[in-house]
Amino acid sequence: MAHHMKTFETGAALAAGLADAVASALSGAIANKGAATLAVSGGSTPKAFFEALSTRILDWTKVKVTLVDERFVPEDNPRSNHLLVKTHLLKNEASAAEFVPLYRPEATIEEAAKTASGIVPGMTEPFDVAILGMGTDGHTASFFPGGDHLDAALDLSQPRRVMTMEAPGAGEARLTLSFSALHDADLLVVHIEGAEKKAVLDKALAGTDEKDMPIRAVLERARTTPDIYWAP
Ligand SMILES: O=C1O[C@H](COP(=O)(O)O)[C@@H](O)[C@H](O)[C@H]1O
Repeated sequence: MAHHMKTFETGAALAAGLADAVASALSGAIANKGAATLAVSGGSTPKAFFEALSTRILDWTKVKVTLVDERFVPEDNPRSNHLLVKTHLLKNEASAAEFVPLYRPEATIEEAAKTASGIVPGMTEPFDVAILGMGTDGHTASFFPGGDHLDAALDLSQPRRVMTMEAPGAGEARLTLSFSALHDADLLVVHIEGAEKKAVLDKALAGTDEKDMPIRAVLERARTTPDIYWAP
C-alpha cells in the first residue's frame, strides 16, 4: 500500500512539523488560486497540532476550515468536534479563518447532512489539505466498522457530500464527509500517535478488508498518496 511514513521523536515535534507542512500547503494554495480549504479531524489526537497551526503566519482570511466528521450534537456539547476546533485551532493567527461546521440545527440528521453538503467547502473540488485521524478500531472520518452507510461512504463513484453514519462503536449519530470528498486532497495526511495506533496501522497495512478496517480505503485507494504522521 502506498504511503509516506513521517516519524517524529515526540508529539510536540510532530505537531510542529505537521503545522509547518499544512501552513506551507495552505500558503501555496492561496498563492496559486487566492484561497485555500482545510478539512480537519476531531478526537483527542489533534490538539497539539491545532495549537501549533493556530500560530502559523499566513493569510488566514483566505482559508475555509471544516471538519472531516462530526457528532450530531450542537457546538456547546463537550463531544462536539466544532468545540474542539474552536478551542484549539480558531485562535491566534488562525482566528481570521472562516469555519464552516458540518452540524446544522435541523430536525433530523439527514436534513443536516443535506444542508451541510450545499455549504461546506470541498464539495465541488478537492480540498487543499485534509487531515484524517484513526481510531483503534480502524475507523477514519466516521467510516466505522459496521456503519449503516459504510459501503456508500467508501464508494468513490458517489458524489462528494456530507453523509450520515450510525455504528455500534460511534456513540452519537455522525455526519461525515464521503471518501470521494477526501481521497484526492492535494495534501492528504493520516495523523496518529502512540504505540497502540501504530500497531493498528500495521494491522491495517497487512490486510485488505475495508469493512473490518475502513482506514484501508485511504491506504489502498486514495488518489493522493497519504502522508502518515506518527510519534510514539
Ligand atoms: O471519533 C473520532 O475519532 C477519530 C480518532 O480520534 P482519537 O481521539 O483517537 O484521536 C477522529 O479522527 C474522528 O475525527 C473522531 O470523530
